[in-house]
Amino acid sequence: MKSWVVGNWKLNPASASAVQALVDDLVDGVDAQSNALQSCHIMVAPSLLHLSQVENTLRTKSAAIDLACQDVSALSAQSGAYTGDVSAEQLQDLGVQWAIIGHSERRQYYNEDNDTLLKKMSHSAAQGLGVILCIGESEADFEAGNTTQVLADQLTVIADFLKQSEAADADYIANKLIIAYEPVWAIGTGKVPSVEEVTEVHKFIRERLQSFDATLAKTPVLYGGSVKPENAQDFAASEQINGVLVGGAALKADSFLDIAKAFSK
Ligand SMILES: O=C[C@H](O)COP(=O)(O)O
Repeated sequence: MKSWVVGNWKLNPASASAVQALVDDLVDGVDAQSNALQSCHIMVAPSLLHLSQVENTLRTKSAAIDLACQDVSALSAQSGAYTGDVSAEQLQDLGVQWAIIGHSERRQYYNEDNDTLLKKMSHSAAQGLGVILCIGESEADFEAGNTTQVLADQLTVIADFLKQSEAADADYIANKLIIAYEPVWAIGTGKVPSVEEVTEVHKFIRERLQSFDATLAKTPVLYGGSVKPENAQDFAASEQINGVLVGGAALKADSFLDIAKAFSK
């Protein structure tokens, strides 16, 4: 299975010129190091405002980088009177291939719950967008030993999605779902769990997924939270870690591609 290295740019960079510099450096780096990156899917998730600019560069300069959005409307899969929202259909029409949903920052700041995420997932699937579902426990839950209970609750979105037979065909289930485990206390902090801890959590996630549908045993499970070039190799060594979701280190092409190379060996 090829690894997945996904860059979540979050609310960065601030200017179109900085976005262009970053995506140009990424395209040039991927092209120059294509042999060293053959075993890795590389994906970037710019700010909504910059998706079109990045899509244009990726389409005209490099087919080797997939494009994701950081959010998608829960209110409609297509169009409607929803000021400020962006639909899965609009994103798919633009050339976006994946949608990150359930990121802890959106759960925290926008109160995204399982009902909301089920709608986002259903709308994405209806338009053929792959879904990267983010799950992860808070520091308080980690300290209290509640990690697996929290993750089990967050994963029920997948079970509910599968029950909606019209949205979950076998091909979609097998090829368009990714889970990203991101312990909230490791995001942006420089703190990381041990590879052994992440490996055990990923085993639990995979067992839960398989209990929903046997096909999901192969669903890629990524790790996210302070991944850097210095620690990427350690995470890449675990067979349970199928890639990473990278924030800060994705904002410089060389550090992001160093992480991708670590997952391409
Ligand atoms: O989506 C990315 C994760 O939130 C990790 O962010 P980070 O690499 O800055 O800790």
